[in-house]
Amino acid sequence: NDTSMQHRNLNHMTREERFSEAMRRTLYALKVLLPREGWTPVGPEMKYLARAIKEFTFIIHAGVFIPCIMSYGTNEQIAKWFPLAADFRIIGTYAQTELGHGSFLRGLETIATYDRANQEFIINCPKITAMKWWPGDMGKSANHVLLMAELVIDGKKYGMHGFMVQIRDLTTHEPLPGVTVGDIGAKLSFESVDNGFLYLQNVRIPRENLLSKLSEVHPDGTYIKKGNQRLMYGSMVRVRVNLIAHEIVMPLAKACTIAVRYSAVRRQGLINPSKEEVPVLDYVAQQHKLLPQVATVFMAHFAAKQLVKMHHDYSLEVEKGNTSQLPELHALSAGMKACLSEQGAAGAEIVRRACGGHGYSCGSGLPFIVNRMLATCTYEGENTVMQLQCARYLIKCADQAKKDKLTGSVWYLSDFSNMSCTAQTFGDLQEPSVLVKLHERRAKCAVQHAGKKMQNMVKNGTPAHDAWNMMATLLINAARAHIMQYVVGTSVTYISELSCSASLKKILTQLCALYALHNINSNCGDFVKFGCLTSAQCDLAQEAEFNLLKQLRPDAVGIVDSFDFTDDILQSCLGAYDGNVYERLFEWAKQAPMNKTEVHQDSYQYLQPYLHEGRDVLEGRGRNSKL
Ligand SMILES: CCCCCCCC/C=C\CCCCCCCCC/C=C/C(=O)SCCNC(=O)CCNC(=O)[C@H](O)C(C)(C)COP(=O)(O)OP(=O)(O)OC[C@H]1O[C@@H](n2cnc3c(N)ncnc32)[C@H](O)[C@@H]1OP(=O)(O)O
Ligand SMILES: Cc1cc2nc3c(=O)[nH]c(=O)nc-3n(C[C@H](O)[C@H](O)[C@H](O)COP(=O)(O)OP(=O)(O)OC[C@H]3O[C@@H](n4cnc5c(N)ncnc54)[C@H](O)[C@@H]3O)c2cc1C
Repeated sequence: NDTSMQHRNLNHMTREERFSEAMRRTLYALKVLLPREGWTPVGPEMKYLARAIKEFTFIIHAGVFIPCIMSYGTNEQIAKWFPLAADFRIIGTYAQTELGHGSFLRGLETIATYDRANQEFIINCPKITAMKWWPGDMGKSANHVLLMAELVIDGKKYGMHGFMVQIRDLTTHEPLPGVTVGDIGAKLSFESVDNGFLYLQNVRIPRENLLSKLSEVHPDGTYIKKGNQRLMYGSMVRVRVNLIAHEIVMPLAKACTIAVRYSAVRRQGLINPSKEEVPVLDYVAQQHKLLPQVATVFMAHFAAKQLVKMHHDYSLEVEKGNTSQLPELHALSAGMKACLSEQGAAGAEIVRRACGGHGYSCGSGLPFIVNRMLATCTYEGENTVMQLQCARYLIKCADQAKKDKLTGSVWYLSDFSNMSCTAQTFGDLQEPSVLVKLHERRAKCAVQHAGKKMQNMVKNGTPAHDAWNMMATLLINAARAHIMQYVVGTSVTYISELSCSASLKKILTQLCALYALHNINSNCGDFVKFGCLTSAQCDLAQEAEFNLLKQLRPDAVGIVDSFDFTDDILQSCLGAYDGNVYERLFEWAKQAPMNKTEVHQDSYQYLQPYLHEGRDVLEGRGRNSKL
């Protein structure tokens, strides 16, 4: 109810207005609301903030920079920088990606050279490709960066390390000497975020600014390694785990809410020629577009909860010095982020397109969501690179499964029981246990297939790295299959253990089966190729999916209402709770800056002469136009 928090009409703002508005709202939320009596950073208020986040800024500060201080800093460094960052007295970002490198971290070119005489690091971007490029909040907001740079001591390189670097004056906010910083310009989305560039030339920082939880440099330049160096990649694992809920599940849920509500209101065409126009949601084709995406919201949510729990348990183990779960967590988080962002971004576009012309209007709220979700396929690990990281782990596990009984998310790779499917009816294929088994078998076969192909190539004299490169598409498919079996398996388990009403459990079970069957029907080539299903059973799988669409149709609006988004959060003329689509669209359009005058003077100056000439022609005066 606080009007300071209510979204302005963002679509009618310039990029700079949106940047300023996001800054205003974010700081108001954090500096006024959160400290306010009764506002707690958990429960309904945090739930609201997480949903209102779409036009917040400082997300990298809060979601990456601060957690990195905790992950990479010593206790003294945490004690120094955490309070400043938590209270927004310093604003930071995570500066890793460069103009020339993002995925291949060993190729990063920014250098931090230790100056023993002064006990300082000298930071340099030796060439234009070394310039930091993309970090969020860096262009105009941040006054510090957590800079990821190659540590060099006496000419020897020690790999990527994290350094705290101040880039702007804390009073004037001007860039410090040696710092060239700015915004990288207009992007496909994230209009309110100042993703920036940062060119550092001979910037000096104290030795104490090397975040030293995992390694340190003594005053005399001695380098000490203190832990598993792969923990240096830990912040990326954490963000991949966290962003699934915030940047994939939440936006897809919003898009589905808008599209399903609109489809229940929009009447277009006839099914029975003797009846009246139908809501487009009555078309099975429309249900086939929308309802599997609604199911994806729930399944991704359940799987993400399991991954967050796994990351939490792993973090407790790391504190005890046990990093044994890191390889599996890295593979799973990389694979989940890649596969669910791929599915989510595609799903948001499917439901946008299902809203016809009004889905192309910014007044629907859908283009904003689609464009924002597209970024999830690139940031925090480009999807192809992440899927190959996941596949690398799966191939290793498949080799190990030949001699050991595996556990965890790859246990099925050492399951050699008979996994043939005996389904005779479409009802059999709606059974959760059958769907789980089918996904496990498909994943196991996909991993083994990719591995076998590479082994054969190597046996025939192809270098292993070339075999890997040539089979990359099969490896990516194996990663997708692994994640799909993980999502289906964890969701079935989660729903079975959920204490809720029978009617709710029935709906969730139907949604889970719909998600699994839609995945089978979208990838039936694999399921037949690997002998998981016969061609006849594939027909049953399609029948099973259509049957679920019919069963879920009556509850479609109720299901998306359960996501509980306010109209202010949705920012959609099509998805507002009252369903007054046309009145809202008209009011929204009238507010467009283009309509602040009846005649648009700027363009009229070009049009006017022709308008007069046209009148002359009509009245027989002026030159004979060929028109
Ligand atoms: C203010 C508002 C208030 C509201 C509150 C807000 C709070 C919000 C909270 C959370 C929200 C979160 C959502 C955030 C919004 C999104 C913002 C977007 C921000 C985007 C940031 C970025 O993009 S940061 C940059 C990301 N960049 C990358 O991910 C780079 C990807 N590349 C790599 O990771 C590496 O280059 C790669 C792994 C590909 C290769 O590395 P390399 O060293 O070459 O290793 P390789 O030889 O392949 O493998 C060696 C070995 O290492 C293992 N390994 C690799 N990576 C990891 C890892 N991460 N962890 C563990 N182990 C790893 C790998 O498996 C190999 O192991 P072996 O097989 O040899 O055993
Ligand atoms: C909205 C947004 C916000 C961002 N925020 C931040 C931030 O806050 N901090 C930060 O440090 N970075 C940030 N980034 C940068 C982001 O992390 C990188 O864009 C990402 O890691 C991809 O790297 P790249 O852009 O260099 O693409 P590249 O790695 O150059 O990839 C280009 C293409 O090559 C392919 N490719 C690359 N390597 C391989 C391989 N080994 N095998 C097969 N194909 C390959 C990729 O699949 C891709 O198709 C952000 C990016 C975006 C879009």
